[in-house]
Amino acid sequence: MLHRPTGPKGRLIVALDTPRLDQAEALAGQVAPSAGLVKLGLELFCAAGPPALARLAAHAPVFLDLKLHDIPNTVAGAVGSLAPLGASMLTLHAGGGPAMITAARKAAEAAGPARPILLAVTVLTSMDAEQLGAVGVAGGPAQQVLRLARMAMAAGADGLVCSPREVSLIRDALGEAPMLVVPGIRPVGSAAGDQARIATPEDAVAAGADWIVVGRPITEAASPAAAAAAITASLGR
Ligand SMILES: O=c1ccn([C@@H]2O[C@H](COP(=O)(O)O)[C@@H](O)[C@H]2O)c(=O)[nH]1
Repeated sequence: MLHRPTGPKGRLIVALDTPRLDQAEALAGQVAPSAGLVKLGLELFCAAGPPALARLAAHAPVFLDLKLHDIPNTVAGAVGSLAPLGASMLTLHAGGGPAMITAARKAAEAAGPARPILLAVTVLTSMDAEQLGAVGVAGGPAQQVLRLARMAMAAGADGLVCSPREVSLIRDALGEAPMLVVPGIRPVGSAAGDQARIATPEDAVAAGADWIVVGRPITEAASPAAAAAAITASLGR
């Protein structure tokens, strides 16, 4: 089981969002010297399936970001199927509720000590107050993130996915216990694209992020290797 970032590759997770496994492997090879993990998400997993995990794991530990969200029995079954694949981290939506998260934790523990860390996704970083309001959540992202963060940790999550805007709020409320994995990262000058709640790598880590997740600012750069190296260097290790 992977814990806090300690190695020379720092706190960077590179999101390999492509449907092509050959491209993802090439990118993984380029960024691996500067990345603690690579992220295998829905796009690639839907296209290439479980074999993608072993292929990427040859380059770096893998964060399997499938954001599971279903009834407890179904999520527990999915975690049971995924846990032996060897991912270091696995996501599920906090919005699935405490029973779903507890069932996922039990299923992960049944896989033994090498189980993946379970991260609960609070409010997607693409959502602003207006988007949240449209799904019936009033009060804005910060309030909802904190509500879900407390619930998810009490239900058995090992950590949380949140935007950089909520990191210090969660640290103030829950301390150092939750591993915080933070997408919505944009180096100065990068396009936000569909991300709504963003900050720079430096600001996210200064606020208390354990890991930052960066996709397009690296994968669409002229040199992904150089872009990843620059981010890791900017964080001081
Ligand atoms: O709230 C969330 C949860 C997950 N993600 C994932 O992170 C990366 C971000 O990619 P960028 O290209 O840097 O925007 C992507 O794979 C998402 O699925 C997130 O952005 N927000």
